[in-house]
Amino acid sequence: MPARKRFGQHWLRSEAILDRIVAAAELRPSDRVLEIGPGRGALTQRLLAAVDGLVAVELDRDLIGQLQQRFGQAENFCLLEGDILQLDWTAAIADRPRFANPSKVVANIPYNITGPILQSLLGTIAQPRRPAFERLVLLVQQEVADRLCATPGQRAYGALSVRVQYLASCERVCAVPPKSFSPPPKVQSTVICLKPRPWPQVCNNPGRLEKLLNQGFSAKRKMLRNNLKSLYSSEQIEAAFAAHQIAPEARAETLSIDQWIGLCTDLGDPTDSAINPTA
Ligand SMILES: C[S@@+](CC[C@H](N)C(=O)[O-])C[C@H]1O[C@@H](n2cnc3c(N)ncnc32)[C@H](O)[C@@H]1O
Repeated sequence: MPARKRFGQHWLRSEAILDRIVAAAELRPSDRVLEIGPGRGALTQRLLAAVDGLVAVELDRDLIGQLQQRFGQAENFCLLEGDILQLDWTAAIADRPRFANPSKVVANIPYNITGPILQSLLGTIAQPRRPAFERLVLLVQQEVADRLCATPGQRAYGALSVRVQYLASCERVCAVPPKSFSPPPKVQSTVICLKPRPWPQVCNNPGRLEKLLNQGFSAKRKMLRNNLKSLYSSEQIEAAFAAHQIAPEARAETLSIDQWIGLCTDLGDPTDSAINPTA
């Protein structure tokens, strides 16, 4: 059956890359793992050999029969048909203890829905996913990996870097050239390892931090203080910048997560009187 573009299907055929993905997951025999998009089962086969329970969610109905035929006899395999973004897969396995609450995600995901998948696996700053996964080993587009792993001031560093790095550490595992897939994608790829941060909250007001980030990154390449002017007075911004060693002309793309958290605490909630003191 030919690969379907609309499902982002690119079958991984490099044994070496499959080995790197599995090694990065540091699987233990007692692990329960979630795989998104098992496809024709190249990764699935390796995962099944290494863990106690594997839940695989596949959207393409035509692959379900093949996967069931190939792995259906394995007691540690649970295949769910559906869209990972729509299906309540936790509810679907809640009464199957062998599969419930997987602690790791290992997947070669469809690139066209990377953002929503990350959000569903990590949650948001205001609402992190709990319990958090122990680690996520994902094959993503290189450009996305660059953004997820970037540090302040690097070209790729932006709102996505801050949002994800607030929730998880992110490391590159290896580069994956197009020839490692069939059919080859048009882009370079990278295996990454995300480790969600177990601490409950470091920011005392995550909802406000979300708003601050939205506003701070609203106009790209502009000075941050200009982006924040609609929320805070110049005096408030100057004082908070000084307290966190942020240069007056700094852009949002140069602030560390700690500086964002510091700003969020110091600036407090925006008030009309702060923006327009005579009102
Ligand atoms: C890049 S392929 C990876 C296939 C296989 N894991 C491999 O490495 O060869 C992405 C897989 O995700 C499946 N898929 C696409 N959208 C999906 C969704 N919303 N939910 C679950 N699976 C999806 C595709 O059908 C395909 O099997």
